[in-house]
Amino acid sequence: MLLTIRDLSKSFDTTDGPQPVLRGVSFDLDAGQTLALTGESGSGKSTLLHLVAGLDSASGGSVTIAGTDLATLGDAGRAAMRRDTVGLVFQQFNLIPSLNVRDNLTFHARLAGRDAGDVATLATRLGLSDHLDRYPEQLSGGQQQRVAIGRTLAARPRLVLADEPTGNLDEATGDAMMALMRDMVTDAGAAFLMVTHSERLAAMLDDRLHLRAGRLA
Ligand SMILES: Nc1ncnc2c1ncn2[C@@H]1O[C@H](COP(=O)(O)OP(=O)(O)OP(=O)(O)O)[C@@H](O)[C@H]1O
Repeated sequence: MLLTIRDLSKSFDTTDGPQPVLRGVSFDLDAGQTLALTGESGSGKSTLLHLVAGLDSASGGSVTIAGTDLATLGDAGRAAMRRDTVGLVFQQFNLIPSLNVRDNLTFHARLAGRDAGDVATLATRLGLSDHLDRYPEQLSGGQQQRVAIGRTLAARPRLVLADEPTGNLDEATGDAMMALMRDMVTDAGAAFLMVTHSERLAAMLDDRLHLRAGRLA
């Protein structure tokens, strides 16, 4: 199993005391599988994705990726997991402002010691082939989002985590980018976990889980 989540819980300390946000979530995701995570605003979706990415630590339970329990890793180990195994497409694009689109697309692959593959073909599929020499500040929000999707795919991670990855795109472009992500991830035998509010996008993936007030419904 590529990703195993067991009895995962998370509380945040607030002035009213600890507020539970995730309350015992368990599920598995295998290589080649695509899974949408839906739920109302505030149900804990982004919190769950952050725990899986090792960007925050759980209050209880476990996240195991490719056989490694994240709780056994320090900061450096979790960073290495994100560099080598897990790819993120989050709402903050985190593109590198000093690099053009071509170099942003290849940066993560190089960092992970992998060949970024055919960047020209990837750029065409992303609709960015005319923009390879531009810098992030010269792109629209939707174009930046496509670069963020592309640089994650170019690094070919075993697990792709995405939080509303097409939120800045119109419906047709969003659907095309979703199909691209799904197909590239599954062709590579990787797994895809995506948070979305969209029923339409959720329906494009194999399976679907729904969070309600921190529990799987
Ligand atoms: N750092 C934090 N400190 C305190 N509370 C937090 C923190 N991060 C998230 N929360 C709370 O946890 C709950 C779940 O937040 P989360 O962002 O996971 O929800 P979500 O399902 O992703 O929502 P949305 O669809 O609106 O993005 C919310 O009530 C939020 O206020």
